[in-house]
Amino acid sequence: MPTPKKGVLLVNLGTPDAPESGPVRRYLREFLKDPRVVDIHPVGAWMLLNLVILPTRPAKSAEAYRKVWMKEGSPLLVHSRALEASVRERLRGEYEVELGMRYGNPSIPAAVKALRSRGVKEFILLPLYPQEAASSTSSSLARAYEVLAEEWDVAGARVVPAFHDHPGFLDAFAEVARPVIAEARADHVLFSYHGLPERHMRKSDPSGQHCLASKGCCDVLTDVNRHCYRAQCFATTRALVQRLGLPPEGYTLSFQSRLGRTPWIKPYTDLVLPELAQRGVKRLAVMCPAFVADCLETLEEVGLRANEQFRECGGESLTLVPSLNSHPAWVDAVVRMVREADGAAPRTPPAP
Ligand SMILES: C=CC1=C(C)c2cc3[nH]c(cc4nc(cc5[nH]c(cc1n2)c(C)c5CCC(=O)O)C(CCC(=O)O)=C4C)c(C)c3C=C
Ligand SMILES: [Fe+2]
Ligand SMILES: [Fe+2]
Repeated sequence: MPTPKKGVLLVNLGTPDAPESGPVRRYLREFLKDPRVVDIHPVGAWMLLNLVILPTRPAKSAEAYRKVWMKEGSPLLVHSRALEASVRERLRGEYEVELGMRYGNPSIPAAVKALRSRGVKEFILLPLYPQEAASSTSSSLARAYEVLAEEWDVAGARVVPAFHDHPGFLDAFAEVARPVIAEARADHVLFSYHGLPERHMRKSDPSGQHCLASKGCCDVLTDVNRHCYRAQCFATTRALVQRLGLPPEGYTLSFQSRLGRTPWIKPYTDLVLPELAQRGVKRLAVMCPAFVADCLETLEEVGLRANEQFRECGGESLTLVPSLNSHPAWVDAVVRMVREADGAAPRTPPAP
């Protein structure tokens, strides 16, 4: 009997099929009905989605998507496909590789079906989120487990852990950023991460005593808060600052992409930008290390909207540092993380 094959499932968040209201509505409906994303009472969630968000947001978001759409499709999908192709090439003969999106296409069920049809019986799941959150990592893993468990021949699954401190991820981001920051002659670097509702942070701290309990609770990563999204963002920033040789006054961390009126984790990117301009920062470089592929949130929210806001406040320029996309150093890191999770390579120690 042939040995069962191993398969790598790369999972990212997902994106609409087209930058038009209909496809964006379908995507937002699937995304925002996920109880790990909108975690309020089901009746309230239904009303919020159907009476507040879906009547207006699809058209507005579609307009934003159109500004960054590529001729091959949505940037998130185009870059994720390019990563998939490069990783597949590198792992040929060792692992089968497929991309599955948590929402939209290519779906996780389609990716699992494709892998199973090629004889895969053991899965390595790689959620493409450096820092872990229930709304991204857990939601993607839960969907993958659910799909894997549908068949009667139960498949094995290993998970590549969150890689916020993985030297391969950090080295790759620093390698991408260095020439961009130099060329922009940036006098300050902003590390802007996707935000989360504060409520999610508190819920993901079972002790109830750590997350957001004190001002500096995310400043160090310890055994108590090692799964805290905000603390992991701080840790990624420290490691990148060290690699880029930035002085303490040469960088700031903030959180973007908030939705709704409840408090999200702070500081907010759109409030930090005017403060930086007021402090005399002229040429700002922005890195978004919560995203491994350029998408609406990097290209439109930062590359276009934050750019305009910063210049209106007196800044000279805002340069978005591209994401990792399918950069060769990132492909190397993904290959390494897969082999480490599978026990086929020694585990790389986390960044100091
Ligand atoms: C980095 C990981 C992400 C987390 C955590 C996350 C949480 C989260 N997001 C929303 C609401 C929206 N996010 C949207 C887009 C979007 N979000 C991520 C990543 C994370 N989200 C990505 C990669 C993207 C880009 C998708 C693309 O097509 O390019 C959107 C859709 C766009 C829009 O209408 O603004 C929404 C809505 C919430 C509420 C949340 C946690 C509670
Ligand atoms: Fe999001
Ligand atoms: Fe925390």
